[in-house]
Amino acid sequence: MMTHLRSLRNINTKRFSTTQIRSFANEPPKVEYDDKQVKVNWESGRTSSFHNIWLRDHCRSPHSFHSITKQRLVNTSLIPSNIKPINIESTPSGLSIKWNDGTEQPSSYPWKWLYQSSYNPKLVDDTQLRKNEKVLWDSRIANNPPTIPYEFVMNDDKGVLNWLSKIEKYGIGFVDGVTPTAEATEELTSRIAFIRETHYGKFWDFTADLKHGDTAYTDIALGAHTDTTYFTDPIGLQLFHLLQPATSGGGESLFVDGFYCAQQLKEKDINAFNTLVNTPIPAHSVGSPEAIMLPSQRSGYPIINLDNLTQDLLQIRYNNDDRSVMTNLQPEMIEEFYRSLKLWSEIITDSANEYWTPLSAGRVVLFDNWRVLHGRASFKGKRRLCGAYINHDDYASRLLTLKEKFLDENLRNTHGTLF
Ligand SMILES: C[N+](C)(C)CCCC[C@H](N)C(=O)O
Ligand SMILES: O=C(O)CCC(=O)C(=O)O
Repeated sequence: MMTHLRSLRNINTKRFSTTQIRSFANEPPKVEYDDKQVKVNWESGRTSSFHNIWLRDHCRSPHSFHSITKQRLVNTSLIPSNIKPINIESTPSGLSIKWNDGTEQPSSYPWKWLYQSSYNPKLVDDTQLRKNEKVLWDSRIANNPPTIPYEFVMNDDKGVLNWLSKIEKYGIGFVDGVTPTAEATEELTSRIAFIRETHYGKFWDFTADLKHGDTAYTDIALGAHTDTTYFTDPIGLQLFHLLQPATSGGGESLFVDGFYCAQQLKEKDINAFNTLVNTPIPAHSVGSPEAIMLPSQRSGYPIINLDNLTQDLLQIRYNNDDRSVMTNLQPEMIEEFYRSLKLWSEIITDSANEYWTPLSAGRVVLFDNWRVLHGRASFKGKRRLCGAYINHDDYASRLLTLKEKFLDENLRNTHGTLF
């Protein structure tokens, strides 16, 4: 079994146990209210306080919330600032409030929803909506790379769930036994989500012919990088199928776990880590006359990007070749930036962190371009690679919907009512 190095942290969120829901039906919580807020005294002895205006704004009744589209119908800006209950009732199914704002019907709040929505205090960690436990890896992943059979993915949505769960956990997943054609590869890609078309086209099938003004379309070596650092929203998943290995040798593929490398940098040199978290990097793709790709924030985005709320690793954006002229570094930061960049480069090019593998016809790789860096060795002769990009949100949505479909409520790690 592959050596599991370490999880970022055990981020299996505290799941809401359904047993607590049933007990509400038997003995609804006691509630109190005043001109400003409602207080719910849960059976566990904990209490939650909700501002009246927050409750009116989040009313779940049909007059204020569309039960199918999950969209708000109430016009928040018209809720009077002195909104307060005229009457409040703690019923077996939930909390019912009649407001002083002239709304005919009361507002209703199912107990499970109210508990999961508690913000004062927070009772459920809903920040991990799209995340499950992540397992960091290094070169030892070669002992047992996450792999799944082609037929399972093609013929069963559980196979797609299994594949995307590997992407969520490891950031990378292989499919073996794939029919070695571009058509079959494109069909496999569509099992995940629709393809993200870019200035390189939709489903790409390329050789070293400089068809596009990018060194990917040459035979030179490419160091570990993530793609599309020049996009405001870098592509999410990247799929490769090497239909024709280089006829005169070389062209092996490289993968590196950028999250593990970022963690190593943080442990090794917190100042360098913080520099790469706080320094925006400009990038461009301007090698073809038909495209001038620049990020909307021209100063660019940092190499290491963290979740604003949890400070968890969210996205690695690193491509040394595509980095533009840096005119926005404070002069006193220049040397610190290059020092930090060098440390980062030493870690991602440490052979202990590199997973080199010779892709081949029939073996498809899918990886999270927001986490896993990729590269390739130089090669000689003819080499043909096909593949595609998928938006990160479309991948995450496909995974969430498959979890909803197949996983027990307590295993989904989603908080489906928090829309
Ligand atoms: C994958 N495909 C060959 C279509 C495009 C490769 C783009 C490479 C570019 N330097 C970047 O890092 O985004
Ligand atoms: O040719 C390859 O194996 C990968 C090329 C590459 O790095 C890219 O397309 O971003």
